[in-house]
Amino acid sequence: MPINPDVAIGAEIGEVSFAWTSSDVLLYHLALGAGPAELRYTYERDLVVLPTFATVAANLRVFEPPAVSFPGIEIDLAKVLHGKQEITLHRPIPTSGKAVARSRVADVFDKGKAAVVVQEVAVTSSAGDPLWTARSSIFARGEGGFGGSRGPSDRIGWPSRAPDFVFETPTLPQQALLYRLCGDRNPLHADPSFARAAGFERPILHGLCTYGIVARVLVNELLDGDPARVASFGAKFAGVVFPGETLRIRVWREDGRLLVTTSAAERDDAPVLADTVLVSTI
Ligand SMILES: CCCCCCC[C@@H](O)CC(=O)SCCNC(=O)CCNC(=O)[C@H](O)C(C)(C)COP(=O)(O)OP(=O)(O)OC[C@H]1O[C@@H](n2cnc3c(N)ncnc32)[C@H](O)[C@@H]1OP(=O)(O)O
Repeated sequence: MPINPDVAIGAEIGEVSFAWTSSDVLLYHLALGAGPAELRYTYERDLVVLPTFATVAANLRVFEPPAVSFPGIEIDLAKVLHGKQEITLHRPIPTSGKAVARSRVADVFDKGKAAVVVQEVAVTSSAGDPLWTARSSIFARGEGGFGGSRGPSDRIGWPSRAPDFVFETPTLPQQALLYRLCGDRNPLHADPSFARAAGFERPILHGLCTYGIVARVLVNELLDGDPARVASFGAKFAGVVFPGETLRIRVWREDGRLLVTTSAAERDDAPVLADTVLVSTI
């Protein structure tokens, strides 16, 4: 059986020690499209680190496609899409460092036509200080029906008024080819025949690249360019992005939070990120 919830739920995935340098941070920011107007992301003097670096830091030296293989879970990579991502920052991410990530399978949901696998990771510095925690869901098409719980069907209440801000930001045709150098070598983002076999007309952008680009725009436009103000950032991947498309980002300020939706401007505003919430410290 590809998914055995009794074995999978709560299973420890293990501990990984990792390190990063300012070159990794610069590469990550370039892979999110940062350029000469954002030297605090792209030049080592006064370098700051976007909080979404948390989603790549442990995988920077990974050169193989990811395997969806955990205790009680074996899933073909071609069936997998990133479903949701959330990070909580316990302190600003330093420009270089060493850390330890401890991961577990937090939950597995049976959506009938699909399975949703929720992973949690807690990252501490080598000195033992908490750096960040993250929660990610993968959506595995065709892997439901194993008899597990359907799980929550939560949706965040959204303001009905027009957005307070709308930003547009381009992605590059080579965005996914650049972003994969940050550690996610899933062929879905590079290989046209793999993408077609997975049901897409061409390679799609990494969900975490879109997520990072949106965080970059929000920090630049609404948090005075200060990534240290991000306390948490979560989003649901609602639809694919094809590299080269323009992201349209709509933002509502609500109860001290930024509520955000993102769509693909050239495809009739097709939703790409939903339920996106950024909580800032001030
Ligand atoms: C360990 C190694 C891991 C490797 C990971 C690999 C990482 C990367 O390389 C892979 C990627 O980056 S893929 C790119 C980013 N992701 C995407 O583009 C996905 C975009 N989303 C979609 O296509 C659809 O929303 C789709 C297909 C996700 C869902 O659409 P539908 O099939 O139409 O679903 P729907 O009928 O609306 O809902 C069915 C039930 O599923 C829940 N759900 C929906 N979207 C979800 C999502 N994004 N995440 C989690 N759960 C989701 C719904 O709530 C519903 O459940 P219920 O009926 O109980 O409410």
